[in-house]
Parts: sequence; C-alpha cells; structure tokens
Amino acid sequence: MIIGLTGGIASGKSTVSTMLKNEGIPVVDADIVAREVVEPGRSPYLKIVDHFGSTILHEDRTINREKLGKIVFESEKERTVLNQIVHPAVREEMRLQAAEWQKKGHQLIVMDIPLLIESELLHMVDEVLLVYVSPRIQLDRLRTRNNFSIEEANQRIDSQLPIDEKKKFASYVINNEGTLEETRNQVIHLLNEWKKEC
Ligand SMILES: CC(C)(COP(=O)(O)OP(=O)(O)OC[C@H]1O[C@@H](n2cnc3c(N)ncnc32)[C@H](O)[C@@H]1O)[C@@H](O)C(=O)NCCC(=O)NCCS
Ligand SMILES: Nc1ncnc2c1ncn2[C@@H]1O[C@H](COP(=O)(O)OP(=O)(O)OP(=O)(O)O)[C@@H](O)[C@H]1O
Repeated sequence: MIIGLTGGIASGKSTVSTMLKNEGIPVVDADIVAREVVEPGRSPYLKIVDHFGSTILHEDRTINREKLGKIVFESEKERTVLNQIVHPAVREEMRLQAAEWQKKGHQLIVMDIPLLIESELLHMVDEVLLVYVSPRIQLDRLRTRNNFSIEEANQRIDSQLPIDEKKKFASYVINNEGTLEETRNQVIHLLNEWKKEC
C-alpha cells in the first residue's frame, strides 16, 4: 500500500515523516528528490539555468534556492515554468525509489508529496494522509521557521490549495496543532491500523 503524505507548507509533513521513519516505514520525500534532480549537470538543472539565467546560481554553480524561491513565489507564471521543468523528473525518480522499497519486501510505503493534490498525482498513491494545522498555526510556524515576513509567508501559502480544501481529499488526517507527543500518538495509531490492512 502506498500512502501519499501531504499537507500545506509548514503543516508538519517532515515532522510526521520522521516519526514514520523512526518506526521503520520507508518514506520517499518529494522535496529531497526535487533537490537531487536539480544538481549541476542534471537535465532539469540545465533547463533552469537556461530559463532563469545564471544570476540564480551561487558562485559554485549550484542553484541559489533563496533567489529562485523569491522569483517563483512572486510569479505564478515563473512557478509554472519551474514546475514543468522539475516535476516530471521528480515523479519518475519517486516511482523508481518506491519500486526499490517494494522489491526489498516493504508493503507499506509513504510518499511525502507537498503538491500531491495540486499536481494531480493522486493516481500515484492508494490513500491520502493529510497533516492538518489551522491556517493561523500554519502561518505562525512558517514565519518562525523561515524567518519570513507576513507577505513572504502568505505568498507561499497562497501558491498552494488551502489546507481546508486539501482535507476533502484525505482518507486519514493527523491533527498537528498540539504537542509533538500528541502527533506521535496519532502516527502510532494509524500505523497499527495500516498494519492490520497490509
Ligand atoms: C522554489 C524552490 C527553489 C525553493 O526552495 P526552498 O529550499 O526554499 O524550499 P523547499 O524546496 O525545501 O520547499 C519547501 C516547501 O515549499 C513548498 N513548495 C515548494 N515548491 C513549491 C511549488 N512549486 N509550489 C507550491 N509550493 C511549493 C512545499 O510545501 C515545500 O515542502 C524549491 O522549492 C523548488 O525547486 N520548487 C519546485 C519543485 C517543487 O515543486 N517541489 C515541491 C515538491 S515536488
Ligand atoms: N506539533 C508541533 N508543535 C510545534 N512545532 C511544530 C510541530 N510540528 C511541527 N512543528 C514545527 O513547525 C515547522 C514546520 O514543520 P515541518 O518542517 O515538519 O513542516 P513541513 O510540512 O514538512 O514543511 P514544508 O512544507 O516546508 O516541507 C517546523 O519548524 C517544525 O519544527
């Protein structure tokens, strides 16, 4: 069974995926894969430099994610260009990684995909697990973690489907508004449920 783990930016996907990994569940993480496929020399990297120019590079020619982030979260048009370059490579690599885990005998695999619903990737997973926090908590945690102004944080939140809309697509919801211990208890409860199904 492949579980798609999703949620809004800074809702706690990485927090939950770390808890799942600690319980021995393989997690394929779209954010990590999206970093790997834009390493210098890879095809998406070349396309990004071609479109956005070398001003978005650090001196060592790696991508300056802060600069690129500023451009794409200020412009839907530029974000669409970046998504069209990066997403096909991310999807392909994630499929390969999930297949590797299946070959090793794992029956339960989690794919952590922030844009699972927006990018119409629901066909890649059997069930959707949403990590939920209220929009207020989401804004506060995002601002604190990234040191963003309200405007910068809202740009990123507004680039995604609102978290309350995402809830409608979920078969399971973890409420991450409380303590980490409360979240961990929900993770363990779900794992027990899934293990019965596998
Ligand atoms: C814009 C980039 C350079 C900013 O990099 P940065 O290191 O600051 O952020 P990071 O990659 O860790 O992403 C943090 C979060 O931002 C959100 N986010 C990232 N990309 C997007 C996007 N294209 N649209 C909406 N939200 C996004 C997600 O919630 C993600 O978890 C980077 O996010 C990127 O290359 N995005 C395009 C690829 C993508 O869509 N990744 C998301 C999973 S496929
Ligand atoms: N239950 C919690 N209580 C307090 N802080 C939390 C809790 N869960 C997560 N956080 C904090 O909120 C922030 C966002 O969490 P996390 O990085 O897990 O979110 P994410 O959904 O993976 O983010 P992104 O979309 O950017 O990848 C982090 O700073 C994290 O430490």
